[in-house]
Amino acid sequence: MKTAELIFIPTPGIGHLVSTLEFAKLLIDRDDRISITVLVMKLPTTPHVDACTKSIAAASQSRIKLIDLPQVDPPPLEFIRRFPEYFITLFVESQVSNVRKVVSEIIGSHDDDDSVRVTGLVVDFFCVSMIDVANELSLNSYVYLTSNAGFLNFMMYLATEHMISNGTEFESSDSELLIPGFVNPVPVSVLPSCSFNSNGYTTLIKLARRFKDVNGILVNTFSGLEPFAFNLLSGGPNPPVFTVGPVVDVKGQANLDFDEAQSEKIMRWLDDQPESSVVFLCFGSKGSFSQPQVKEIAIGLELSEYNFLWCLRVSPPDNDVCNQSINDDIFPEGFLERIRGRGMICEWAPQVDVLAHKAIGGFVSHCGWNSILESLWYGVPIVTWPLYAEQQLNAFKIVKELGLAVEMRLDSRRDQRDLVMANEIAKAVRCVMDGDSEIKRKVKEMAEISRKSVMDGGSSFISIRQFIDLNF
Ligand SMILES: O=c1ccn([C@@H]2O[C@H](COP(=O)(O)OP(=O)(O)O[C@H]3O[C@H](CO)[C@@H](O)[C@H](O)[C@H]3O)[C@@H](O)[C@H]2O)c(=O)[nH]1
Repeated sequence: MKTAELIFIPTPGIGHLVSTLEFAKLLIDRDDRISITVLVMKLPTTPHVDACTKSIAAASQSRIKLIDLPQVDPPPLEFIRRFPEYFITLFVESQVSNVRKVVSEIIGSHDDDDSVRVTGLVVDFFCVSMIDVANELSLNSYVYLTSNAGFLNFMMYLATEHMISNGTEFESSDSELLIPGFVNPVPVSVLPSCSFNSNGYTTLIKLARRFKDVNGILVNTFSGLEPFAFNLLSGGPNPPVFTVGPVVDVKGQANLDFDEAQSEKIMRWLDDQPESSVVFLCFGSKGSFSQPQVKEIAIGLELSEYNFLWCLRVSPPDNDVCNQSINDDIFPEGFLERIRGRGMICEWAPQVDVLAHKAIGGFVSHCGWNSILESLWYGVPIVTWPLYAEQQLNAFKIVKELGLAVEMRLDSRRDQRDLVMANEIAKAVRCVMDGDSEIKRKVKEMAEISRKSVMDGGSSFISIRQFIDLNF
């Protein structure tokens, strides 16, 4: 049997890693002629990479192999907070020569065996500098985009319009842009946060312009969710776009090494709550709030009168882990007493299992794309509270373009003094939890469409087959 080997290069952050590995797993499950080698990059700030990659490889019956790339000195760590996209692309670029060496060795290892052919590199969108390695070694290259088609539309827009006009970074203004692939004019205020500083903006342009150099773009979305955005991307001068989602780790195979006892406690607590009675608040792998904001959330939750599960990180963590303990004095006086029995606060929750639980009625989310897909999969409506990266654009998409979420915030204001006040939070929570609504109905409908997309004959199922066929 002729087999094809794909080499995956994920970015080490949780929001990218879990999705990319889950996609790798999905490919080998779909076709036993495919094997995958994952080149693993590690940063001091991403301690969960090992647990995550090893758990996925273990579940693959050795059809997913892992190769650790040599450790390199990371760029100055102070860039992480101020210019995360710049930091990560510098780090990835410093790994290009290692990747060239490792990929050449993998190809060489099959010299005496023509049943196996290395067919291509599948790189995270922060890793597009690795496309050069694919070209040098006559391999195909593909981008795996952990975000959505709307974000891809924005990147394509940047690569053309802004390259042509030799644009500089956006001003945070009230103006709007006509971005192909969006039904509505897009307020500048919802563009990815890095669009507003020159380091971040230059990084985005640099990434965006490489998208046209690949043989295909695999996007973790489904055409039923973003038909308008997707139609615009298919055909034309762009590389072929494959919608392959939702890629969601519903079986929880990516072990992230978090506290299992805590997870069990959360799930037991949810078991005791009435159906659709709990609002879940969770802000991805890095979302955190200032102490004054924590107080406003606490008061807002009390005012809403709903039960809640609140995943809370207080000061910005220096890395992907949320290992600070929460001190009681960050909450309003007597808060913990008053909410006993009706609220639970934790630092990390098994989000997919939580969203799947019948007790959950709504989700206050930072709008990371994985969180949105997970929430839609289980038909849980979202309240939008974007914080950084492209989350604002995602929030705009699900509120304004798709009518699938309750708007609390669409843009993220990084000024610590600009708080979301308790009454706004209480109002949004009531809105997502109270009775039946058009949004709830649409979200349930989208849950079905999302599941059908990956079932035999569904749009993403077909698209994945088309991608696999390119390798034979
Ligand atoms: O307490 C927690 C917090 C997070 N998660 C999981 O961690 C992942 C988080 O992914 P996501 O919701 O996409 O958020 P980020 O970690 O913030 O993801 C980054 O990557 C995403 C995909 O590119 C982008 O959309 C985001 O803006 C970017 O911040 C999800 O699978 C969650 O289920 C948990 O299980 N428990």
